[in-house]
Amino acid sequence: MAQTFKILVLPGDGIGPEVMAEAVKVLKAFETSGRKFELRQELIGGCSIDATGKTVTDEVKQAALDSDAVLFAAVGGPKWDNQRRGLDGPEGGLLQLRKAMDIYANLRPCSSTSPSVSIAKEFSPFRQDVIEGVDFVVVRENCGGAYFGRKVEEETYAMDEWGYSEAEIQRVTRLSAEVALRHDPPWPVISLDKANVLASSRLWRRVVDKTMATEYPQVKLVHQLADSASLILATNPRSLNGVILADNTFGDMISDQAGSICGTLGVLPSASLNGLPEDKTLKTRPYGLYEPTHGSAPTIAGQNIANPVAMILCVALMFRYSLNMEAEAQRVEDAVRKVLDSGSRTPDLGGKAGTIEVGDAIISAL
Ligand SMILES: NC(=O)C1=CN([C@@H]2O[C@H](COP(=O)(O)OP(=O)(O)OC[C@H]3O[C@@H](n4cnc5c(N)ncnc54)[C@H](O)[C@@H]3O)[C@@H](O)[C@H]2O)C=CC1
Ligand SMILES: CC(C)CC(=O)C(=O)O
Ligand SMILES: [Mg+2]
Repeated sequence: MAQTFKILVLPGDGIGPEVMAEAVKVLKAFETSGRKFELRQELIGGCSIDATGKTVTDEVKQAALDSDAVLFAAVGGPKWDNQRRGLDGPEGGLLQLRKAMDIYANLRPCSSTSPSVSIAKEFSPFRQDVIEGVDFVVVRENCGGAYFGRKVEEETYAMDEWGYSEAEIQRVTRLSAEVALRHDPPWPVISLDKANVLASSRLWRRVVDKTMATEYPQVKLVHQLADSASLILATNPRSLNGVILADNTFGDMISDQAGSICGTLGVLPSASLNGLPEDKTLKTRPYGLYEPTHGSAPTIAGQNIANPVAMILCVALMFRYSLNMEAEAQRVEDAVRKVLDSGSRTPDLGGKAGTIEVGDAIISAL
């Protein structure tokens, strides 16, 4: 009997459906007589608010928990901007889903050995000698901090609670150390915070220190204030090579900034996980939701010009972290590299190719 993987597909809003269509085509190219993908497509974000009144329904959350992996594109857009109310707005649908799946670590790789960053050689606004050899992965805490804290939203005052518990910091620290240990020699962990001003950052620093010293003494730990980390990323990004561990807010910001190394956000994928495949302490198999670093890019939606590469590379990450298909993950990455090198690129990379054309080229190059 064929092995069947259940994949929940959430295209969302804006360019989401366009880039997701290409990712699904790539995924289907990996079906064989021995392997099938059972796809279930559902609504999330603005389109779900329009259809159901809710940004994500309980049924969709349950479908995510019942799937082997989730492919998510992007949510939000000007149509729903006046409905942005914490967890009930379009972006809140994604936050609710992250919480429901407890996918507390968001891995956002930016490596000059990956196809996305290798294209930077031609397209990056940075000088070659600055970006040569850049190799880091942001491990962003994904289920806590300011995005999930209590909110006060009044006419003339607003507040977001930015809190972390010891346990929340410990688990993402451990996962970042495990990512560091996947490399030989182990990568350093560079932890970002604002311990000079934020109480939550002071707890963050204490817990990271203790967890690393007691459980991962073999991994080098560096603390870096988050604001100067932004400067370093723009001046000497190689010195951040390693695992960049950051809370939800700082991790969101530094990983978008990583897009500047490639000159576009359209090529950076990410994996949101509640554990690595080798983690033996999990009670269930690890949950994985695979989402580009970018958003719904409403100004370019519906024109067949969005770059599908980030979403397609999410399929590779899904193969790697959720489906135990490392060889196939590499085939996707190699095909993306070949296509980008061949010059078939969307306008964000200075090219003239359309979304569909790039997707088709990647399938031909598999
Ligand atoms: N995970 C998610 O669903 C996210 C959703 N958003 C939402 O997306 C909407 C737009 O937010 P922005 O701040 O403009 O961020 P964005 O990431 O959508 O766009 C930033 C810039 O990158 C470009 N871009 C992004 N993805 C691209 C792609 N695949 N190909 C070519 N160019 C691409 C856009 O055209 C824009 O110039 C907002 O409603 C925001 O809340 C933003 C970030 C994450
Ligand atoms: C909930 C998302 C819109 C936040 C974000 O920008 C991201 O996760 O990249
Ligand atoms: Mg973001």
